[in-house]
Formats: sequence, structure tokens, C-alpha cells
Amino acid sequence: MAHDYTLKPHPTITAPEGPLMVCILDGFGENEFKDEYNAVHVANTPTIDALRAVPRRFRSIKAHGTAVGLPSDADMGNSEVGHNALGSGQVVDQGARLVDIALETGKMFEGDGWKLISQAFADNTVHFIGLLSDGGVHSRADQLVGCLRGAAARGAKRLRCHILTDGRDVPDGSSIRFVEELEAELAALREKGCDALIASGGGRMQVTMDRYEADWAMVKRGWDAHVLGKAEHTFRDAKTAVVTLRGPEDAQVSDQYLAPFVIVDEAGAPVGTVQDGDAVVLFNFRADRMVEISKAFEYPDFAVFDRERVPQNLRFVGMMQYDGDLKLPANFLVPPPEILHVSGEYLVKNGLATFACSETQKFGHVTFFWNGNRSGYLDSKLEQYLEIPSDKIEFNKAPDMKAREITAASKEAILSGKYKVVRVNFANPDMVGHTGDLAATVRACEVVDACVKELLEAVDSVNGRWIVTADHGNADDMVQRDKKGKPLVGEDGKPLPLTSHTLAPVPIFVGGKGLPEGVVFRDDLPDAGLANVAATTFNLLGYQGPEIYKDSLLTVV
Ligand SMILES: O=C(O)[C@H](O)COP(=O)(O)O
Ligand SMILES: [Mn+2]
Ligand SMILES: [Mn+2]
Repeated sequence: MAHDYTLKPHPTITAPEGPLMVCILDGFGENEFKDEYNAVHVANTPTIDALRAVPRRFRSIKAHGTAVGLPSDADMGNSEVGHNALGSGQVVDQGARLVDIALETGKMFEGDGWKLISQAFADNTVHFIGLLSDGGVHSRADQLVGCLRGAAARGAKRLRCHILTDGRDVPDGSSIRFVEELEAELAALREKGCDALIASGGGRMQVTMDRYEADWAMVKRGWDAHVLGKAEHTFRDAKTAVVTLRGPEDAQVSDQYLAPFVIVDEAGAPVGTVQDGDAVVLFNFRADRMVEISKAFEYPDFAVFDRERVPQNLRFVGMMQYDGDLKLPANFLVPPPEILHVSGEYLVKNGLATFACSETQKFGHVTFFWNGNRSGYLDSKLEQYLEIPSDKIEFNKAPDMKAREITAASKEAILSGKYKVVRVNFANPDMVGHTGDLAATVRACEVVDACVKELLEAVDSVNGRWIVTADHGNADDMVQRDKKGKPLVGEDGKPLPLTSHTLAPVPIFVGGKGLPEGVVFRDDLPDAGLANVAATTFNLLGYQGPEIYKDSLLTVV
């Protein structure tokens, strides 16, 4: 039976005169540590502070772990799962969890994707390309190991790993440990007669893992290193590669930004180029940073850069299918989560027009992830998505990013009278937070606060309403801590920067001149999370939340 998308009017909250603005401050958590390392706390944010002071229109909600479909509550949130939950009003098992289940049950090894790569076990090489860490955002090293062992046990003769060093979802410098652990695993496989080696690599923000077409040159560097075996730097082993490329202690390059490298044999020949008939597994489960490299492998008429040599009869799979609309890649090891009946579908099926805007780095977050991993418009007549091109530099060098441009465009949309919903994502607290640069991240939060002010004023001027919230923490803690929360210092006595997201909940604020006074947060949902936001938006639009959604956070007193 077709799903019924009819929205029922809310019994007491009427529709607003102006639009509803839904504003996501990416990486802006509500952290219990309110000290000098909490950029959200340190920053001068008069607008957000004023919102925090309004009784029962500010609270925090969960943005990590099982509340967003991740395997455990030790998993920090991230943009993919966060925007999925925000946009769909539901909690679904996410990629990390689905791959765990597929490995635990052995289903992984029975699927069509596995059957495809197993054709290369006897006479060809199986390549694994992906992010090597235990960050759990894009990939997990233990899942890579599960696949390697699974392949070796099922007769794969030759395995090659192409590793992208992290330092973004995990502490900088940890790449050395992850390489050591993988080398030990590969040595154990070699003991058992499987020829298993690391073949190439590079930092995730330099090589292969570009997203939303922000910088295709990254993908070309990856293709050259992984497939062609070409890079400026060659080494005999990966640990030496990583240690050398990180450079001297006083001028270290972070794991995220390591140059591409290729591992070579005694004669200087690459140990693992991709050849005709080989299998290639992209072992990341998350989509955004795997789409471009997937296209390079899969599209016969790919023309973004010169691939020079395209391996024929390749058995190419993703850990998941990264884009269900593009069917990319065609073959995959684990089916991705199915996220149905997202809020955008309810909006368009009820004739409510939406404007969504962010800059490149978060554009897919506020569209593709928001819409349950669907590309393009749900309804091009009722929706307008605007992407402001992001800078191509390290974001601590320009922490304002494109916040002003996003604000100007969103303000215009709010004032235009054309839209019922205006959805905005500000990338700054997250993208600058990932650099580990505290001062720049404070600045990022301040810029965003000023932009929010402008948007709230615009909403008020047309009697609209707003929700301001975030998708997960990041800027709210910029230092690594011990179990008791005490900041850790390095050998040089300096605090150890935290580049990753945090486990913190996120704030949520509602308001606007067009919001009747009695509409406030209920106090009986202490465990509410990001998935409770979608029904809340429908209430603010004058409708009841869809029955299949998590409860709205609102009540009328
Ligand atoms: O891809 C990234 O930049 C990080 O791994 C996660 O950040 P995001 O989830 O906020 O995009
Ligand atoms: Mn995010
Ligand atoms: Mn992030």
C-alpha cells in the first residue's frame, strides 16, 4: 500500500504567517566541560546566549551513539547519521552497525558483492582502499581486518591495502599505531601463506577522500597512487612512509594532510598497482567521501581527470552502495540503511516549499543526508537547493568560511515569501574544529552567532518561527582529556588538540515572533535525540508529527 503522506493539522498550534527556519550549526555541541578548551563556551556568542536564557525554549538532545543508530554509546555522532536523523525523524541502524552485523553473522561472505570479489581470489589481487582508523565515522580498522581475514580464509592469494591516514576522527599522530596494527595483521596472514601487504596511501584530506566535488585533484592523487602506483614519495614500508611524511617534531604535518605515497619493492617497483581482473573493495561505509573515487573506478566514460590506465574486468565493490539513486557503486558488500518517508517527502507531498542552503563542504549534508541519502530534488518545483562554493584551503586559515554568503542567500529566501521552510547549515564550528585550532574555532563560533542573529531578525520581520540546533559536537571540546576530563598535554607541555567530534549532546532552541507564547519544550522526554526534531518542525508548521516519527519535543501550556 502506498504510504499516506497527509499531514494532520495540529490541534492547537496554527500555521505561522512567515516561514520556519531550521538552522544547523554543524559541530556545535553542548558540552559539560565549560573551560578554556570549549570554543562554544569561550566564544562571544550574544545571540545564542540570549536564546539559552529563554525558559523552556532551550534544551539539549542526544546526538551520538544508539540515539542516531550507531553501534554503541561510545560512538560519537557525525554529520551523516546526524542529518539522517534530523531529516527523517527516525532512528535506523547505520552503516557502522550494519557492517558489524554482516561480519558477525557471516552474511557479508554470502552476498553478491563478496561473490564478485571472490572471482579474483585465485589468480588476481584483492585491493582494499579506505580510511585506516577506529573513528567509526567513515570506516573501522577492525572491519577491514574482518574482511582481510575473511578473504584469506576463503582462498584469496594476494591482498593489498591502500590506506588513508586519519587524524580527524581520531587524534593526530595515531596513524602510526594503526599502521603498526595493520602490519601485524598482514604479517599474520603472510604466515598463513597469503601474500598481504600495504601498497599505497596518504592523508585523508590530501588523497582520495574529497567530497561533494570540492577538490577532484585529491581523487586524482589517490588514483595515481593506488591504481597506477605513482607518487612523488616511495617507501619500502608504510610505517616509514607515515613517520617520514609527518616530518620533524617541530614542524609536523598532521595525519590528515600526509602526501600520497607508494610502497615499492627492492627493485623500486610498486608492490600493488591495480591490474586487469583484480578486485577492489572500498572499505568505508560512509558515502560522502567515497562517491568521487567510486565514479573514477566505475564510470567507463569518466572524464574529470585522465586515469591514464583503466584496469579492465575489475571486480569493484563498495562496503556499501554509496548512492542509491545513482546505483553507485553497482556492487557492494552490505546493503545500506533504508531511510523511508523523510520529512522532505511530507513537505513536498503537502505542497510546502523548501529552500536549503549551505556551502560545498556541507551541501550534501543538508540535502542528500537530510533526505535519507537521496540525491537531487524530491520535487524540483517545490524545492530550491543552493550551494555556495567552499574555499579550498585549510579552514582555520579562513574560519569565517562562507557563513556570510550563506546568510545573505538564506535571508533573501526568508524574506521572499516563496518558502514555508528555509533550511541552513553553517559548516564553521565543525570544519574549523577539525583542524584542532582553538583560536580559529572560537572565531568560527562567533561568526556563526552573528549570522544566526541576522537570520533570526529576518524571520521575526516576517512573523516566522525558528529551530536552531546542531548535528553533533565538535567545537565544544578542543582538547584530548583523560577519563576524568583533565586535559592531556604532550611531551612539549602543550595541550593535545582534539580534532574529532565529541560525544556531547547538542542544544536546540525554538522561537520567533510568530510562535505563540504557550509553545514550549515538554519536560518528559529526557532522552530525546536528533530524531525528535523532525516532528517538532511539523508542529512549528502547524501540523502533527507523522505517526512513524519520534515524538515532537513541544507541548502547549
Ligand atoms: O568527513 C569528515 O570531515 C569527518 O570525518 C566527519 O565530519 P562530518 O561528519 O561533520 O562531516
Ligand atoms: Mn556535522
Ligand atoms: Mn565533522
